[in-house]
Amino acid sequence: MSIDSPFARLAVNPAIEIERAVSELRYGRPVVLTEGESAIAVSALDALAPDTFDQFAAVSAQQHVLYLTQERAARLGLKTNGPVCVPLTGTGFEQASRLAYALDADRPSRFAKASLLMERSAELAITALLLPAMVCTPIDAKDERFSGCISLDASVLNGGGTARQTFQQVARTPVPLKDHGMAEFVVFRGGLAQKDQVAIIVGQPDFSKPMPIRIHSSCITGDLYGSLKCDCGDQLRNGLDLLAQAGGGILLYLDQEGRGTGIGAKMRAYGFQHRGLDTIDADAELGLSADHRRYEAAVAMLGLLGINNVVVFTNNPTKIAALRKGGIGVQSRTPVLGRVTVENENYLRTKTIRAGHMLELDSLVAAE
Ligand SMILES: Nc1nc2c(ncn2[C@@H]2O[C@H](COP(=O)(O)OP(=O)(O)OP(=O)(O)O)[C@@H](O)[C@H]2O)c(=O)[nH]1
Ligand SMILES: [Zn+2]
Repeated sequence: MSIDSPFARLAVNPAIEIERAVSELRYGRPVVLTEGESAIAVSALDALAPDTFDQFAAVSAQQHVLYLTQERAARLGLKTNGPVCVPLTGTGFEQASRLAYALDADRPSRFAKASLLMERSAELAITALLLPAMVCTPIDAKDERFSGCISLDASVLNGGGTARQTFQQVARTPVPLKDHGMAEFVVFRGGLAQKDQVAIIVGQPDFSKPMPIRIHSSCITGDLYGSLKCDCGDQLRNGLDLLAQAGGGILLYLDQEGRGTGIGAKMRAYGFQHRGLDTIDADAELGLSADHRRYEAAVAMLGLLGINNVVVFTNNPTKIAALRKGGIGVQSRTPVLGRVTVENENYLRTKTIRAGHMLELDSLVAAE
């Protein structure tokens, strides 16, 4: 007897399909990506171990390749203006991993332009907080070798756009803060592969006026443990102070550790920074761009709080552009400064020179 379950239709929701694929990748299982007649089976190297890597190689009959982003290809010295794929025939797990992430890896002698499907699979890995080095093999649509693996039409990934903007409020509760009196914590759920995120309302802001806001990306090392490698902890506390001084405002604390790459990637990048690379080059060694953050959550949270005009506390022009793109009016900007230390000076300099943040670093250093 067939049962007409109301849950059956959930399977056609792109967000659920993407979240399932993200989960499969994180657990080291291949995902099949299709587009028209083309299909690839793909695993994220970051989530594989020697045995699962060898299994993929055997099932692919050694016809597998390693997808590398343009950033990684450039660090390897490959002359290309896009992502590449390198044949993996006969290559072991350790060697493939060196090619994907090691600081002093040899330049591969053979490579080709990567396909669009491979590029899409790397987007999926970033959503999964995995490094975008993908083990891929072309397959036939009727190929049984990867049966049992999740299959995703690449067009479903476009459907993720709506999910990234879809949030709901799940709680709104007063919390007394040591330095700022009674605040309100408003929790939002939604997006793609995101933890629940929090807006913190400090003071008694006037909702009829442009709202003072700070958008803060989570930084476990700086916010919680006082790491001297960045200015995040100081900015978090100074940001709350500034909002309180403005008569009240809202801090959006976003699930964007490591500029959207996750704590694992961030700590791997720190390893490279200890060997002399700046933040952007360290991320590029891992195949990452300078910034993977997205701001749909911030726009949606503001919308749900009934806010469409803001005064924003930031030095980061991308945050302002993202708010405006999302239909939020930005009336003005106020800088938020942290302490300049011996340990974070290079981090701040890179932000200013290479990422275009609006910091007058030399005057800050002189003032210390
Ligand atoms: N990948 C990477 N991320 C880092 C590093 N240091 C800090 N971060 C992350 O950078 C982000 C900093 O975010 P924010 O405090 O919002 O700062 P911002 O983008 O500089 O903008 P404003 O502070 O608003 O001017 C957080 O996600 C940190 O986890 C690093 O060395 N590598
Ligand atoms: Zn930080």
